[in-house]
Amino acid sequence: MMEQKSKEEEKKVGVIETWLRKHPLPFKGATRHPLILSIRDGSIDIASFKSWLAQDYLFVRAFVPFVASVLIKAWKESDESGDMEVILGGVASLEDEISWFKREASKWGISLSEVVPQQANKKYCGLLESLMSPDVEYTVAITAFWVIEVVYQESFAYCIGEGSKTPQELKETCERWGSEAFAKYCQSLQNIVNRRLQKASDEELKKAERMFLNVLEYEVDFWNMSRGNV
Ligand SMILES: Cc1ncc(CO)c(N)n1
Repeated sequence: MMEQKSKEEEKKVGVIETWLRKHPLPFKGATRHPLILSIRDGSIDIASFKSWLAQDYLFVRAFVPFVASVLIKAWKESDESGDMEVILGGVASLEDEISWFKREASKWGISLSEVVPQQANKKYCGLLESLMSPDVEYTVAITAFWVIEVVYQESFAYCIGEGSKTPQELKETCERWGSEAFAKYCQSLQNIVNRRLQKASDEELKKAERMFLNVLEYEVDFWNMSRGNV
């Protein structure tokens, strides 16, 4: 009886959960970055926030075609028609996100047309572009997609969680990615990734795990851009 139960539980543990257990520090590095900690404890300097906002606007513009490319891969390669709706929902919400960035930037007096992408941003957008290639498998691309989203979800949810002292004027930003709705969306992506990885070849699994760690590094570099901006 006991043995049966533990086998049953084992089946439910997805590959992503095993990665998170295997690589806790890289994940923590990306989701508990000093910039995020400084938002949460209220010590953030606003120049850093503004720098992040401006750079992230450029990132999100590059993210749109990347998500569209994942949609194409899902249409061609997915074994489940439901994947498309999840990804399409992601594409659709990016329209609202871009409008939000424009409003938020004008609130902070940032002229988005004058923002110059920094090195880490260019590098990250380069990674997105490389993932748009038809040679990159759906499983690897959707893994990257999930990591990119979940880092923001985990980071910003922490800024509005129990005991946070996030300044009022930053709360709306944190809500964007820290909300229950965004968490649910990330969970839907995670379910897709787990399903794909369960069926993946060893080689594809390795590629996806490397991509997971790769994206975490790019996320840390992205946060780092704004940290030194005092
Ligand atoms: C750098 C970065 N990573 C993830 C997200 C989440 O969409 C974002 N907006 N920017």
